[in-house]
Amino acid sequence: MIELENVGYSYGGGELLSDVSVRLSPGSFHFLTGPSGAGKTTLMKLCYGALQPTTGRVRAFDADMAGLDRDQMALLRRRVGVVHQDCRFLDHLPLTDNIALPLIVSGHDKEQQRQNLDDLMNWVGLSQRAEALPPELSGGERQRAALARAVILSPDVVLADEPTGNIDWEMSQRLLQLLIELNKMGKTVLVASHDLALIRAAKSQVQARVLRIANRQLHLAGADL
Ligand SMILES: Nc1ncnc2c1ncn2[C@@H]1O[C@H](COP(=O)(O)OP(=O)(O)OP(=O)(O)O)[C@@H](O)[C@H]1O
Repeated sequence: MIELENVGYSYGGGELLSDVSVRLSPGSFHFLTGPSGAGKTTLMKLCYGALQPTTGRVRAFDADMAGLDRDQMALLRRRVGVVHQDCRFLDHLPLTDNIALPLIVSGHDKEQQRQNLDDLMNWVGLSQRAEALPPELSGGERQRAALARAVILSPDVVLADEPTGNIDWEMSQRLLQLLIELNKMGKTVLVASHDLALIRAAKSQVQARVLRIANRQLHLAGADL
């Protein structure tokens, strides 16, 4: 589904990723871990075409991303839902409008928008918060809203960057359950996380592979995690 082949990524500060190869096959669940600054966000950006590799190639849905034109890239982006580390809401718009933005931008009609939105708000447990402004939300509510926005176009792949970064254990568990549910629906899921306790909790519930970035390279973590 998404495949990195011998990918390297360098910027002015030097080489961040070197010879990274990984395949996120359809329906798989992966965690991505590693120290702060190791390149987890960068690797995710390479997966959805926000960054281009310096060497190697990234394939998504059987196409080499380097060969995609703007329209093809826009289509690809719809198939990959991203939960950004900082959530990125428009603070002056109610939550429901923030979550609906991808639907509006992609031209879904009003009735379809309303139905999808109601279902999704219910699924993430935010129906009562539809009219709240983003700054009024708790950390856990923000993360669930960001997840709802990421999946509103029914993507095949969900990439979540530290989705439980600033929330307590109970709320992290709730978010994890949503990610597991998405995976059980057949979606490919990649979650970047520092939280080893969360990863261990997940591994008892879902078949997940744990990838670790260390010294610019990607390693498959063993059972000792
Ligand atoms: N194009 C770029 N220009 C400048 N710096 C970059 C660029 N790409 C990555 N970096 C730097 O590389 C490092 C890795 O960033 P990245 O956000 O991918 O790490 P991370 O593992 O997600 O970190 P964290 O766990 O703290 O979120 C950071 O220090 C970042 O500033």
